[in-house]
Amino acid sequence: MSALVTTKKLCKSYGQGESKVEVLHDIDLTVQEGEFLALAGPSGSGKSTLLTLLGGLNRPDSGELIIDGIDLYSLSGERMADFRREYVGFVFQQFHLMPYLTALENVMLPLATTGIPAREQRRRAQELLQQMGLSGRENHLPGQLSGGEQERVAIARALVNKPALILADEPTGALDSQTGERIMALFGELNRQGMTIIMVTHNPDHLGHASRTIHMKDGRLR
Ligand SMILES: Nc1ncnc2c1ncn2[C@@H]1O[C@H](COP(=O)(O)OP(=O)(O)OP(=O)(O)O)[C@@H](O)[C@H]1O
Repeated sequence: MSALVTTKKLCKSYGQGESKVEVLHDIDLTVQEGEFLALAGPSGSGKSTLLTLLGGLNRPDSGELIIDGIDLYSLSGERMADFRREYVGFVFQQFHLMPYLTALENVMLPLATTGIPAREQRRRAQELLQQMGLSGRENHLPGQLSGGEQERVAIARALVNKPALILADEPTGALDSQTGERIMALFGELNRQGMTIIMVTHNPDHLGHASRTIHMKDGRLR
């Protein structure tokens, strides 16, 4: 295994002057290719902030992030957006599906700017929806789907670009426990297929699906 993600002394604060809050302190983290890493820890410990930094959705005050040999924060905003599209799939607690697009159209969205022919985009999205157990739901709008189905559409959308890395922030937080467990089993399966996953979770029951758990407290890894 080789390192896919390496951070060196990542520091992040929000605000300025007296209202400045130091959120992350000197985060040194290495995630190997093929790992399924869970980030656990109390509310406010900096888990989501770290995840946004790892995905290049946010920039640190100082420190480095190397993904697949690329020094991410040395890139311009535009190159970083290209990098995100190519390397990272995000899954959030609130799904963030476009309400007026069908399940199929939502999954195809990340491919819109890739130059891949429309027919191939559609084929890939259909195949993923099928793998997620959503055959027959392609033309449903998000509002016509259950929470678990919406989450699976969001996961299919995150996977459609074949990213090297999946970043998931409380992916089961809005789901009932049975559906959440099914989504976790799905993540486990994706990981066994070789996907590297970093997941923030509050749920101790889900840590067993990960190959490693790191606990955060007060902006530090413990
Ligand atoms: N945009 C922001 N502006 C100011 N402070 C922020 C911002 N985002 C997060 N914070 C603060 O940073 C700290 C860490 O927040 P973060 O969301 O990373 O923690 P978390 O461990 O993911 O928490 P939770 O489990 O509750 O989601 C908190 O004190 C939060 O209030």
